[in-house]
Amino acid sequence: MQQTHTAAVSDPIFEVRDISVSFDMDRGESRVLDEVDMDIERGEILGVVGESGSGKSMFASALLDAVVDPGVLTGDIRFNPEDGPPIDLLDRDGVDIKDIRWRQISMVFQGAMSSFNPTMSVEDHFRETLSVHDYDVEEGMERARQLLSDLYLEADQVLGSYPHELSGGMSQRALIALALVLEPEALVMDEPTAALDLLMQRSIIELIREIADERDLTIVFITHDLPLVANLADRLAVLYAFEFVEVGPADDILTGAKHPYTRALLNATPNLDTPREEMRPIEGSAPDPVNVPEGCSYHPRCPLADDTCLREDPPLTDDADGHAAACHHVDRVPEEVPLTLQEVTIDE
Ligand SMILES: Nc1ncnc2c1ncn2[C@@H]1O[C@H](COP(=O)(O)OP(=O)(O)OP(=O)(O)O)[C@@H](O)[C@H]1O
Repeated sequence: MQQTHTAAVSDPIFEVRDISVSFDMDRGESRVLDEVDMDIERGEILGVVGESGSGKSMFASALLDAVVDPGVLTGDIRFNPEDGPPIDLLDRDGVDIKDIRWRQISMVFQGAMSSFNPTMSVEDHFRETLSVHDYDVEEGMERARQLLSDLYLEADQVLGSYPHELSGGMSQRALIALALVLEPEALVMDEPTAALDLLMQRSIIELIREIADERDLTIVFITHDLPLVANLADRLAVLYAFEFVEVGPADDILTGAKHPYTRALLNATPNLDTPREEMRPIEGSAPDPVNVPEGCSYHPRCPLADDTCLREDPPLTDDADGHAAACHHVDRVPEEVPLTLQEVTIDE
């Protein structure tokens, strides 16, 4: 199990403990999230980053107990609402997760088009969501208009449209408004801007920041695009091979990453304003979930790997500032894996 790192979290809205997701494959058990712990602070934006196939979507789905069949999710996730008692999200006998989704924890996926029903107007989506959850529909529609205009959309025009009549950026913003119309406390966003051009991505990121600040919303923002999330997140959590290998305040990670993998990710990014197209790939390949290397799973790609790394899985060890890294050689990393990033721009 990973070590719990709580120094940066004083009021956790999520307490994730020992969660795993596995698929039973012909080739063997495929464990695509491996005994993961994570505390998420109320009101923070947590950026979860990692390469394709590292388990990011599995972590997002786990937070809503929405891992698709035949994946098996185990462990504990405690959700602490602002008012009311804690909820054990994975207690399938005691908790109706459908009641919690949308109302308390909402989600936005990549590609709004597949989330909207093409035969319904945008307004119908809002009305249906409100009425299915027993909300006052007219009051909710007022909130919908406000949310749409906060997202710089012309509310009446968007509500009167069918999804295919909206551009990609408009429909993605409409989906964010829909995810927020029941006033959830937490929003899980899985690559919410991936299909959009860079300019639209940036503008949506700024809107997400504004909305989060205004509404005291907790956001878990999942992406493979480190530059995109760098200026948005309060904390970053880096996934490698189905485990978190580094977690900490975003500024600390961007300027002083402790894990060789995070440093490789940063070095693949010439500067944090560089479009994704210009990012260089990291050498080596991501592990196959059926054959994750023994010891530290990053050792086949790591310049510091030695016998200990081949044998022992390093714990995620916290410092006093809540910056944790899972590496046997944290002390040697700054010198031996230098950061080549030209310029780190951190918005205040
Ligand atoms: N239905 C499934 N059956 C078996 N394995 C699966 C299934 N769905 C996903 N996986 C595997 O789970 C692992 C983690 O997938 P996940 O979608 O969480 O990765 P990700 O980091 O979100 O990647 P991406 O950025 O490409 O979406 C991958 O190795 C993937 O092949």
